[in-house]
Amino acid sequence: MSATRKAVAGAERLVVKVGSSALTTAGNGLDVGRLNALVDAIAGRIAQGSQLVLVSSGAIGAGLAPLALGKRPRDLATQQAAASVGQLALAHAYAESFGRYSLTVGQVLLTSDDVVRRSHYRNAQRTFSRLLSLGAVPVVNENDTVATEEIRFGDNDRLAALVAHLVGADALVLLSDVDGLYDGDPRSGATRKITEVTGESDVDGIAVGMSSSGLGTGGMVSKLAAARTAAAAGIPVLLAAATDASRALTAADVGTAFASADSRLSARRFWLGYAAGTTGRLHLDDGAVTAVVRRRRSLLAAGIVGVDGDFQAGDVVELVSPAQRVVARGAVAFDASELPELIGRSTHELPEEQRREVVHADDLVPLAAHRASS
Ligand SMILES: Nc1ncnc2c1ncn2[C@@H]1O[C@H](COP(=O)(O)OP(=O)(O)O)[C@@H](O)[C@H]1O
Ligand SMILES: N[C@@H](CCC(=O)OP(=O)(O)O)C(=O)O
Repeated sequence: MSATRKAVAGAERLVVKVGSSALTTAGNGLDVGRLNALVDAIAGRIAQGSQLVLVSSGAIGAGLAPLALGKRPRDLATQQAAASVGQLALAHAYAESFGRYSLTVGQVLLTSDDVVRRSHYRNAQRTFSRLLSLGAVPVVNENDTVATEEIRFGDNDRLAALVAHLVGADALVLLSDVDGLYDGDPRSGATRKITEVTGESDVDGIAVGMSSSGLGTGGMVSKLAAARTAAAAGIPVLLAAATDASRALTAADVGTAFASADSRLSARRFWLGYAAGTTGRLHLDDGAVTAVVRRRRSLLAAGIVGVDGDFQAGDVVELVSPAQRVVARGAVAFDASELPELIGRSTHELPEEQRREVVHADDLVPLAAHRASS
């Protein structure tokens, strides 16, 4: 068995995330039978002595039937109305289900600010820590009813990875309607399951697509991104089918295991690279990409070919390659309005008060192959 699977099987503190597609069905909303089976597996692991945080999607799916909505709405206001009704049903179902094992649940609804802003982060951390020390099972979801289009996570995979870092988890288990990562979208015919991912070369070039059920949101794209985020935080990830929850949480011998990075990023670098919200983009030429990614140098004005966004000095921005890949993120040292005059110019050509790195190497985190989102 791989070291990653051993780490998942032996984790003392775990975050388990379950997706909408594994808990809800298109016509009938919340499937309490599936929810009970998941809770059976989680309660078994808790009985073995592990502490567990559950990140559960499904609020929107669970709210459809009570509101007589046929399928998942596209507009945010109706999604929020469905989530408002469905979250209550979901929380109630978990309270009842964990109650069968005399386990108490605590509902934690988070906005992106709570996990992304460093000042709010400590507060959420204290809540989780106290819930766990009191023996309760935190059940987490995004606070869908107040999240706006701009700030919402949308899918819960990224939220789960950030929560895993926040609670200091030893492993993250992502449970879905698919039994692992395939080398192509499983709907597109002959594809092979990848059982171990030890580095970028294992996932290079594979086709990852969106949700097939129409119930989930991020598809495999957001699961891969979440696995990369957890890896950077030093947390191994197991992706498995929710129907295999019991084996995923005991022997960890199912699904796809993602190894974590050998060296864990410091809290500040993790925040810069993976957690902080970004407010702009710097477009780099090839030479600058090599300098910042391979040689770990600071980004200078000379290597920037374009600027997007309205950011202030100190904000976190994405660094984008000519092939439109987000290759790094970092805290920028200039306001967006100052940069157009400076880009493409050598440092010695710049006015003295602006002769500095645009993103200093200490404030810059290279990323594994992320494609620009737009
Ligand atoms: N390469 C791939 N490997 C596995 N699943 C994939 C891949 N590409 C796309 N998918 C789709 O992603 C879906 C899971 O994502 P999603 O429906 O958002 O799940 P959840 O609701 O659990 O978050 C799978 O059912 C599958 O159709
Ligand atoms: N917060 C939303 C999650 C949306 C969603 O579909 O997430 P996921 O199934 O994890 O892709 C809900 O509870 O419906």
